[in-house]
Amino acid sequence: MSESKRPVVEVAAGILLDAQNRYLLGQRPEGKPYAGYWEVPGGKIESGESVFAALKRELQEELGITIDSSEELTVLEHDYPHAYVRLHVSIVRSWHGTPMGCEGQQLSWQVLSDDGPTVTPLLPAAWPMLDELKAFLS
Ligand SMILES: Nc1nc2c([nH]c(=O)n2[C@H]2C[C@H](O)[C@@H](COP(=O)(O)OP(=O)(O)OP(=O)(O)O)O2)c(=O)[nH]1
Repeated sequence: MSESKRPVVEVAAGILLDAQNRYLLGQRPEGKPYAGYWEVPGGKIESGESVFAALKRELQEELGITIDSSEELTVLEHDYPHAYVRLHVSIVRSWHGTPMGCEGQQLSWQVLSDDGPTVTPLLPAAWPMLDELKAFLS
């Protein structure tokens, strides 16, 4: 299949921000592409699902929290060997429950810094999200 005809995998990712503007990263569990890499929580949008509905479902499944609202931050595309992904990135500032690694994944709250997160490696497409977040908060 030529590059231009690769199917696009639509993904909803949510940057949880706490009262100190720290953001949450999760580590991808075994069995997924890029297992062990850190990412912004989220996952694939199902057919017919809105970005918000997908984000709400994924954050419930992965973190055990319920979100009521989100703000769109940006849309980014990334061409991986395993898939061409389009990431719909939202900011989430309020939720019910305490985020937990419901799929056995580690979580880490991070202070936004020019040096990047203290946990590594980060998924390649998560870097531009953090740049957008910096610009959004500055
Ligand atoms: N959640 C998330 N996904 C990201 C980020 N950056 C990035 O390139 N991706 C890519 C990796 C994957 O190809 C895709 C997300 O798919 P996923 O495998 O996590 O989705 P899912 O939980 O629905 O997976 P599954 O049910 O098929 O196992 O987006 C990120 O920061 N967060």
